[in-house]
Amino acid sequence: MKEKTTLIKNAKIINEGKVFSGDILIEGEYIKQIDTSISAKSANVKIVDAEGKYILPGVIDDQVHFREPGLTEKATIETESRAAIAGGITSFIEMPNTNPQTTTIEKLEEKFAIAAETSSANYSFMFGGTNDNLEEILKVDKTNVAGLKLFLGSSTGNMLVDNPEVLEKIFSSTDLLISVHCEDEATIKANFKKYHDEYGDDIPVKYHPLIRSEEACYLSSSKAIQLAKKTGARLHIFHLSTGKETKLFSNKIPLKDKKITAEVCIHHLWFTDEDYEKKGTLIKWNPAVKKKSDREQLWKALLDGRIDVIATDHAPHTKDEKDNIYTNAPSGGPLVQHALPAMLEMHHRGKISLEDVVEKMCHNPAILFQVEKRGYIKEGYFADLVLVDLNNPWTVNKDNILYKCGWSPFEGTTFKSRITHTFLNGSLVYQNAEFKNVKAAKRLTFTR
Ligand SMILES: NC(=O)N[C@@H](CC(=O)O)C(=O)O
Repeated sequence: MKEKTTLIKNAKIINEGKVFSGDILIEGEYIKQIDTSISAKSANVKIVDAEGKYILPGVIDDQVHFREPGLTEKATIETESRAAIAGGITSFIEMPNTNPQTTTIEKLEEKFAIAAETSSANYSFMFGGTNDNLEEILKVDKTNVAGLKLFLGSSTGNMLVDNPEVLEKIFSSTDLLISVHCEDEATIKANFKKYHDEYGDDIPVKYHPLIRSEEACYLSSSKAIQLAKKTGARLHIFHLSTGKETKLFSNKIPLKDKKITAEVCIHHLWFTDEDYEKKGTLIKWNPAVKKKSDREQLWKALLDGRIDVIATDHAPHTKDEKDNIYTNAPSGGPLVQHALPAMLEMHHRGKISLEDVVEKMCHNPAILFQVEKRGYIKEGYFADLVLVDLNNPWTVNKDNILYKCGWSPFEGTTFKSRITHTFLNGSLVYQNAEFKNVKAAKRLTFTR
């Protein structure tokens, strides 16, 4: 059978630090040709006119919680991967704090099976480390998973790794890329007690960043870095939230050679502690959204290369769960549908260039995780492509939110940019707010 062929005409292509006009020919699952002008060689070629639009590689989100198995009242791989596609995220790496936790090969394979059946976006997973599954960790093949996730601070799912000997053993013996959630547990506990003694369970949410404090983040990130340096482990620190932590990272080494890398998330680049008053527990995240000065330093570190990637930490909870007093409201919120529009909004506000959005959300996750043939608009690469209209404003509201939980911290926000088309492995899977009925998603592969 002849391969399906699509020709995208007149797009402004954002790739590898450049924006240029051109056409892209897709044959089967791959990008066949990129040129200033390509003409269709047969009547069977489907033409997509991208005049006036920008095209970028599909976003690779290195940290999402899609809640399956076991927490499906919050979200499923099926619902959230569709929201991701509508948000221009074509590949995701999902976290192990599900129920059961992804801490054995058997549980990991169960997740791969669910994703193979139901995911609309390309997928991989993090294996979960605990205080007592080192043997299982050592059985994991690094070409099969994105990496190993360790919670060095407690959060949703009770996966805290707090045994220092075990931690050192894991760091010194696994060849998996280790991704860590860094917040020092003892510091958090002491801070919590102080506020709890004063307010009981109903602590004002604005104290969240003082409980989950700068010091808690810095202490834990510093310790993880020390351990990585001592053991030679490959360490990736998730969701930096403080200016102080940014000083721990270097921009002197090319990303592909770095042993220690860092991520920042959408919420830490968008919100500040001034937003707690209006948004309350809806913006309660671990680590907490902190001060304006932290946000500014995170932006600076992102743009000067100390922070390597932007991700979402998409972590949905039901609205009922979130509508609770501080102590009972879980941390986390949904983001995959709005992450790229939010960063494009930051572009409109002069915070970041389009080239840098693409570098931090598409190229760098691909380099960092050694994702095979994705993250770039390149001949021979998978055709994961996103078309955006930079001047087509829309407002986030209940009618257009696709998350299973049905709410967003961005509700009421108007974004100037709209994702009009998403191509996944060569298939047009989303166009003008409609999903096409194609099963195109694939398991991510890695060149390790
Ligand atoms: N980020 C969050 O606030 N919550 C995450 C867990 C985590 O990554 O801490 C969740 O799974 O709910």
